[in-house]
Amino acid sequence: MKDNGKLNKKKISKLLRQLLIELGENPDREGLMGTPDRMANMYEEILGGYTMDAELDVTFSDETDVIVARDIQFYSMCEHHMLPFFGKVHVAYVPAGKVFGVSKLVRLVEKYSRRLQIQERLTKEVADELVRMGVKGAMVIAEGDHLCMKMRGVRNNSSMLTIAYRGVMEQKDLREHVLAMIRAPKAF
Ligand SMILES: Nc1nc2c(ncn2[C@@H]2O[C@H](COP(=O)(O)OP(=O)(O)OP(=O)(O)O)[C@@H](O)[C@H]2O)c(=O)[nH]1
Ligand SMILES: [Zn+2]
Repeated sequence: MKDNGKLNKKKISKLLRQLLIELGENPDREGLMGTPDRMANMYEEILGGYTMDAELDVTFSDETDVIVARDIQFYSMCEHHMLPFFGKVHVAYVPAGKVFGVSKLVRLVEKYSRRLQIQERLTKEVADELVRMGVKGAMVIAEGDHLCMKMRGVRNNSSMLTIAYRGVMEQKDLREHVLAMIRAPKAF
């Protein structure tokens, strides 16, 4: 990555072409001809979280007790194998007099998932950013399927659950309240 956070796609494409050769492929055959360029574009998209503008800047005045954005889908890349892990995140917070635009919570999850990650850090980073924005408490729960564990290695179908809670969410009854909200059936 360059200093300005932009990927050098020409260089990445060249390296991917070399990788195809090392893997015993012919990068000039029809199906692979555009693959290095396509992959460079893909990396720009799926690792775009580092440069994402995901400021929690749209706020509204409100006295709500606790807010939960549930079932936010995410796609991330495991930093050990550079294979995808993906699933759902629930983001809950106790506002300090102001609430965030709900789409900004989705952007926040994208900011920390669209990079080389581990699930525990993704979960913590989302919670910590909410704390930096002045909330009274935050709880983030993620469930992810890791392809590095499914299609290679142990080849097991287990999923991974991670949780981070901060501030007033340390209170057990509040956490249980949020978990009940997450488990509640959809209204419609
Ligand atoms: N805690 C945690 N571990 C992860 C995550 N993504 C991948 N891993 C694990 O990272 C570990 C890397 O272990 P290594 O022993 O260095 O790699 P490896 O030889 O390919 O390991 P195996 O996957 O067991 O074949 C593996 O156990 C992965 O399952 C994640 O988000 N969180
Ligand atoms: Zn992995």
